[in-house]
Amino acid sequence: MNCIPIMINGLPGNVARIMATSALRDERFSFVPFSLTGEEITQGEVSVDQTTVTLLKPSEREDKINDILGSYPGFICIDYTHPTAVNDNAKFYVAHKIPFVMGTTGGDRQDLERTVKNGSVPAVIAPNMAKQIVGLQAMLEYGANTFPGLFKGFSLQVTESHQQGKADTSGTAKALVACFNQLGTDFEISNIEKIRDPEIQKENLGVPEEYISGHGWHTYTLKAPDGSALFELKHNINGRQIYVSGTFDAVIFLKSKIDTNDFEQKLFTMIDVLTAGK
Ligand SMILES: NC(=O)C1=CN([C@@H]2O[C@H](COP(=O)(O)OP(=O)(O)OC[C@H]3O[C@@H](n4cnc5c(N)ncnc54)[C@H](OP(=O)(O)O)[C@@H]3O)[C@@H](O)[C@H]2O)C=CC1
Ligand SMILES: O=C(O)C1=N[C@H](C(=O)O)C[C@H](O)C1
Repeated sequence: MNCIPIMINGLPGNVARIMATSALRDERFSFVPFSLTGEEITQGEVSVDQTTVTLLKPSEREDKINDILGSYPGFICIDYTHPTAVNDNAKFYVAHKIPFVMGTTGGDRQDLERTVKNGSVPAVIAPNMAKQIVGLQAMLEYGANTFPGLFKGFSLQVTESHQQGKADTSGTAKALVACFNQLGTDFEISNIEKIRDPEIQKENLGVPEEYISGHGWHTYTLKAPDGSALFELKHNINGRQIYVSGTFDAVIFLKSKIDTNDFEQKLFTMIDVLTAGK
């Protein structure tokens, strides 16, 4: 099999670094040594293992991208950048006909979907690439579509704990709340309780010390109006390695769409990727 060239955007950020380290060790991919970064980043390069990666700020990328496309034809982008970058980055990919996997959360998600649908290249967009969480999401979506209103009258409480630097409310929590609301709860996204205080994370939740700087612990609690029933869904992820395998599956999924010239549908989720691979 020919290696798939991938460009991982968001270095020197945390998730992009794990993706880059894993990609460099994965024979299915060849690594494009450039990464879109933030305007404020002062360094011009970063090292990932032994590989030097040139960082491209938003103000520099337009001048460089055609040369990169010439040197690494057919590459696919993986985006783990910043919620404020989501929409501009997606427009950049579409304008340059670069298929992409958007793991970054936040931004204007409707605008993001519109950008892909109006473009000519496929993209996988998902707030969570951990396949087990995607499976859980698919089960909830099935429940919501099959038994709408099942939890009507129940109250919902949602807490999500992440590393202190996380800029936005969890995109995963927002996606799951949409399912719970279809199941009958009446819950506003603004009521998601964000926990970012390391002391509370350690003392109250029990997040292990070594994962305070990288974790995603979510709890969804449904209570019957008379207090007679309680349901709880919990997914606690330590570290970030779990997101790699799903992200790489999404790249392979896109590559198969490209190879078969199957561009009828352009916008895909991780549920589509999981379903295709089952
Ligand atoms: N879908 C999924 O499964 C998962 C999604 N995520 C999401 O991925 C995103 C990144 O998370 P994480 O790595 O922890 O965040 P970090 O803050 O560690 O990294 C983000 C990086 O992106 C850079 N950046 C800022 N603006 C731009 C831009 N315009 N173009 C390119 N890069 C830019 C940042 O630079 P600077 O520091 O200067 O701002 C930083 O280096 C978040 O939205 C997070 O929610 C995380 C885990 C799993
Ligand atoms: O920022 C993170 O770390 C994560 N972000 C995603 C989200 O917003 O849901 C996925 C996961 O929770 C980790």
